[in-house]
Amino acid sequence: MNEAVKLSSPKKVSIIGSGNWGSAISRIIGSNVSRNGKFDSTVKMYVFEELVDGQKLSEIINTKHENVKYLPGFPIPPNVVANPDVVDTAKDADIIIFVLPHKFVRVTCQPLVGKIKPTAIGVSLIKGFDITPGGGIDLISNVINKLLNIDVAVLMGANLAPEVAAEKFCETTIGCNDKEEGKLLKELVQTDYFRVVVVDDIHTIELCGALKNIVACGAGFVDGLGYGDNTKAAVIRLGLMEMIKFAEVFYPGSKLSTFFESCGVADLITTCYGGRNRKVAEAFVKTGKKIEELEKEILNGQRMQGPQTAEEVYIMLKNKGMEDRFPLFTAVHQICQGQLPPTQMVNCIQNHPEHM
Ligand SMILES: NC(=O)c1ccc[n+]([C@@H]2O[C@H](COP(=O)([O-])OP(=O)(O)OC[C@H]3O[C@@H](n4cnc5c(N)ncnc54)[C@H](O)[C@@H]3O)[C@@H](O)[C@H]2O)c1
Ligand SMILES: O=P(O)(O)OC[C@H](O)CO
Repeated sequence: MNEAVKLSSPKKVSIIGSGNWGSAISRIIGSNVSRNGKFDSTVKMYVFEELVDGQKLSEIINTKHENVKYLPGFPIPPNVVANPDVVDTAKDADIIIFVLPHKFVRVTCQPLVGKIKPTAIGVSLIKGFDITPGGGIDLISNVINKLLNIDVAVLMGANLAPEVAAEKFCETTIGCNDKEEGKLLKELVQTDYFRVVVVDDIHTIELCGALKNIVACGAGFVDGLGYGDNTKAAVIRLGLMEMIKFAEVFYPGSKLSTFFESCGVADLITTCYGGRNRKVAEAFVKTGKKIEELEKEILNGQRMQGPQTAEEVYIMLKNKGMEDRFPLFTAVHQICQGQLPPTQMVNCIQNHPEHM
């Protein structure tokens, strides 16, 4: 077992990231640590500093106890303390929760190299991939593990942040290889409205979390084209088949059963109906504007992960000459880039290899 779990002093928890999901999970963690003696009652939360109406966001969070930009309307417990210094936030932590848009992982983690407890446990809530120098992809938990030399668990599920913040019932999946650490992490985040299942298939959980964002863009495209729920269900099913095939081909040993946890089919469905990726992709078709422009107009600083993830997957598939085996992932990338018209989404699903 990791030394951090063996020690009996209360575990210090830090959160790296304070966007829509970071702020929502801080409500749960802040509330749980104040009622559980296994955890230190103060939670430090790293805030990428910016001015909101002329005031520093970290100061607003520490005085109003609300992230007025990324999760307005929901109080953040006062024992969650915003900090714009990432090293100061993480240096004493026993459990470090990483929750950032995936493009900011390296730049945010780099200053932490050699500055955190070697016994710390990381938990990644981040959905996406990293591009390797050879044109392959790596999982974000591996990137954090290699950079910071700590064990990294994951937490992914059907967890639209605004619904979690509103305490509407949902489930989530924690991936952790150590049973005791898994139990501790479950105690840290489980509530009566946020129910946790712990499994030991970290990589599959993470694959599900990343790949479903590509499928959600496809769902948004067919919504934007005016197709119905049956069409979207086909996109979801064919997307799921590609997700499973992707795990089989590139991550042998992945368990099919993991796709039936909250991180799998459930997250795919909720994102394809209620997520930001779907919403922006629908607007992309209806307005003809660029994705980046719409992301700024619609999401007010929040980020969608689907187009970037589609590009990461496409680069890897192209390098391996395997685009044809994943036509839905490939079409989503090409549509996002303006290389194919959105109407091609329908041709893609009509001619999908699943029907041949
Ligand atoms: N929002 C959700 O419903 C949800 C649910 C589950 C998982 N996730 C995943 O959690 C991760 C984080 O998503 P989120 O919704 O918390 O973020 P978000 O989409 O709200 O992104 C905004 C965050 O990015 C930060 N940021 C902007 N520029 C930065 C920079 N240069 N360096 C560092 N940070 C910068 C902002 O300060 C803000 O905290 C993503 O991988 C996402 O897929 C999100
Ligand atoms: O709003 P999206 O599309 O980024 O999806 C959010 C979450 O990943 C849902 O679990």
